[in-house]
Amino acid sequence: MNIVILSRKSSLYSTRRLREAAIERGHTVRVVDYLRCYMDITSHRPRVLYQGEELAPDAIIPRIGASYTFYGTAVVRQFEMMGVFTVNESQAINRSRDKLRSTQLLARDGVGLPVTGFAHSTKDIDGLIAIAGGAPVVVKLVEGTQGVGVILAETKKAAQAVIEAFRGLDANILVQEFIKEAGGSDIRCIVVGNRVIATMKRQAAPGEFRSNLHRGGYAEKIKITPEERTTAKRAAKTMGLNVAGVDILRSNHGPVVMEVNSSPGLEGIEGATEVDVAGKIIEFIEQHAKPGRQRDKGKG
Ligand SMILES: Nc1ncnc2c1ncn2[C@@H]1O[C@H](COP(=O)(O)OP(=O)(O)OP(=O)(O)O)[C@@H](O)[C@H]1O
Ligand SMILES: [Mg+2]
Ligand SMILES: [Mg+2]
Repeated sequence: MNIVILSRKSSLYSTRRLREAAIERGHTVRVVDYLRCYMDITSHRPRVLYQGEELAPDAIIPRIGASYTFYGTAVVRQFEMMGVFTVNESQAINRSRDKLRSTQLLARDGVGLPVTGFAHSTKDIDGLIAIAGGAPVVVKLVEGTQGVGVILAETKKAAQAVIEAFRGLDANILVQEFIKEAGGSDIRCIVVGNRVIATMKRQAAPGEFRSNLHRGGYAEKIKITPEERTTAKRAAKTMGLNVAGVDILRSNHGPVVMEVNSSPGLEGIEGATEVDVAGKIIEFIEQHAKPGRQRDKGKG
């Protein structure tokens, strides 16, 4: 099969591993910087061009960075218009980048979540804090990543001040129940298709409640419960993601989903679990892409 990996840099660990895994399985693979893709969008024959050349792969693997969601998903959507199989669809990627929208959809489908509130006006701060069960609460930027804009407010006063400051900057924030019993750890589940293929526990650095590896957390392999497995699969399905990194906290009201990532990093999880995650993603493509069907228009 002819596979294109949409990624800014071929030297990134995840990109490198996906490329290797595709080659190992006998595919033709190419890493393409999606910011350098341009498109013929109105013609009867939609096209994506890269350095003057038309791209017509059988499948794409989108690895769209959070800061380039708008353009990156436009490129993915264009491939969908051409009928090219994509590991994750543009709509699902967009959905996953918005914590508010994701939380609403997950709640509708009965996925366990930390109690979460959202408001526009600073006049409603007290009501908002009350929804989250009072201090301590976690205040979160709707579009944050790598733990930036995730703040633990220990007291009501601190929560009020943080919320006011963010709203003063016109930032959209969620206010969430603090899952103290998680003890600064969370569980990353990698879902591919309808299966959880790898799971790791991430523990925050001492004195830190955010378990992100970028913030000095460490990872180890972990076994999850059947309930956690069901939660991870359901979350990925609700988001419409074929490949997802589902982050779960162990709360005293059961597993709760923190967020669902559409381009989960492979380095931490492959290192901690020794599972060939990249290989599983390529296998998924082999099972689901239909080569030579480029002219059927996708759902987009
Ligand atoms: N309500 C909460 N209770 C306890 N811990 C929390 C809560 N919300 C977030 N955390 C901790 O903070 C970390 C970062 O939060 P979150 O994943 O929501 O932010 P992010 O910036 O989107 O991170 P990512 O880089 O994973 O996308 C979580 O992995 C978790 O360890
Ligand atoms: Mg995130
Ligand atoms: Mg996270």
